[in-house]
Amino acid sequence: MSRTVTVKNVIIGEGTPKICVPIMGATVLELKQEAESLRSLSPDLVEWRTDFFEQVEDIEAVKGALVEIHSIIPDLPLIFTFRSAKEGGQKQISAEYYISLNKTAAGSGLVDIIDVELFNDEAVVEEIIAVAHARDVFVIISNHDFHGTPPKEEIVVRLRRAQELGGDLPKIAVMPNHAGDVLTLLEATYIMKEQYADRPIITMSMAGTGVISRLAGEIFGSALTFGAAHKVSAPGQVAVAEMRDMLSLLHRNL
Ligand SMILES: O=C1C[C@@](O)(C(=O)O)C[C@@H](O)[C@@H]1O
Repeated sequence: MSRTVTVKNVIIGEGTPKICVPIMGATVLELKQEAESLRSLSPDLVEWRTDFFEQVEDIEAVKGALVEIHSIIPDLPLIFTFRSAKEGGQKQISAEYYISLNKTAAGSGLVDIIDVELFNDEAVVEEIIAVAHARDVFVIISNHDFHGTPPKEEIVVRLRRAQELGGDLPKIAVMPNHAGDVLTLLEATYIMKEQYADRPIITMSMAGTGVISRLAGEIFGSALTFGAAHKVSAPGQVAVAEMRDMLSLLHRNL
């Protein structure tokens, strides 16, 4: 595994954390408008949160929307994400459809990274990773806890499991119930950086209390951060321009 992941000239895992902006349109028209409007923000990457798309259960409509999005932002690396309801997303779909959705995205030639949730059957995760890697598509293996923050040992176990499964970018997002939980997330991130840094990881503590974790990735070891254009896809996301300023302030002083 490489310590960096390079997508369309964006080097994740080197220098300041890269800024990813989610698009969450319910229709193709909304998605096109969002894609148009984020071009002026110049994010490093864009994430399509397909669970917000009202036709997500129609594979042809998903393919059509991908073509439209790609035609507006062909130069920006695109992450394809279906976030399940159990991990804070909008919908729940069958395992079979989850596999075919992700395989279709990976095979489309229009996405650079797909997000696969760790807490699926291992066979499901492995099948999707194999298809993605065969098509030179990178894989985020993600986990979300919208209610609390597990102990640091458990956070490390989940990120290591994502590494073992062959994820290119292990990711975890947790909810703090107090500032100590933010320290737990940062400490787990730092343990990964010090002891298991064979590839970039992505971590965040959500909501207002956790904002610091979205900014301090370069110090503690998180390579990518999610910023908001107009709407947030998770609590605690900061506007892209402010985020960029903060990331460069921290970078300049390192
Ligand atoms: O997994 C993540 C991280 C996230 O939940 C956040 O907290 O910024 C936002 C989601 O859109 C993305 O898929």
